[in-house]
Amino acid sequence: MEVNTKTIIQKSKFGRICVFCGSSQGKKSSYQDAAVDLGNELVSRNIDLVYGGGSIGLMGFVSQAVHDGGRHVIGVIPKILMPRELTGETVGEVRAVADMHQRKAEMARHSDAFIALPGGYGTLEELLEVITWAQLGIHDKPVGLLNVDGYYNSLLSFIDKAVEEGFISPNARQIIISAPTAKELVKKLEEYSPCHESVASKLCWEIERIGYSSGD
Ligand SMILES: C/C(=C\CNc1ncnc2c1ncn2[C@@H]1O[C@H](COP(=O)(O)O)[C@@H](O)[C@H]1O)CO
Repeated sequence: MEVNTKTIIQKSKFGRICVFCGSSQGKKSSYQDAAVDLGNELVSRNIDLVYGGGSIGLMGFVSQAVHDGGRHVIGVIPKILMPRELTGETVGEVRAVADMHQRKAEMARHSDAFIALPGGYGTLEELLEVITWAQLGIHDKPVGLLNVDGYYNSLLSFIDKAVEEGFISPNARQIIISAPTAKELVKKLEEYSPCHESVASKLCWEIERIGYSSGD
């Protein structure tokens, strides 16, 4: 897990990117390599990391690479997952939250973009939620899929099928940006501008959220 110290630091419009990824490391070393590459790419662009906390699986590879590269790492962990035997040691800052729902909201609030590396149910759930939030207009932050060795080809085909069958609009299909390498993906995310029509403006959602929590 080495950061390339010769990397030229490039300017980015993102201060922090949230990475969703497997709590397992996958069977191929290319998944772990991709997690380290993504960490190094964030470092090379001066971008901090927000993630699910802990050191298990790909989460450990990406967070360690960003931390080793001298960027800030924020791990957002539900209290119930805090024991080290569940998530492993966390590098950087740990923010404890009440539950999984609050974790996703906190991860989203603190980030300027989202990237999913290969992962399982948890990763898919987090990815689909931020895509849905983008579709509804809750945020307008770019969402990227790091399609390592074609891992997400079948998900992308399924989404294309949903467009063909009339369940996802062609514009909303554009929310997901995918690329096979971290470098290409972050470049595409930098260039992204939303083209889907949202159900309600970000401002309306913000007002609704404030109204909701003040009534708690
Ligand atoms: C269920 C397992 C381990 C639980 N430990 C976790 N620790 C931290 N974060 C987790 C954990 N499990 C899920 N997450 C979140 O979901 C994503 C990973 O889930 P996946 O199912 O492995 O894809 C990750 O982004 C975290 O935010 C035993 O595997």
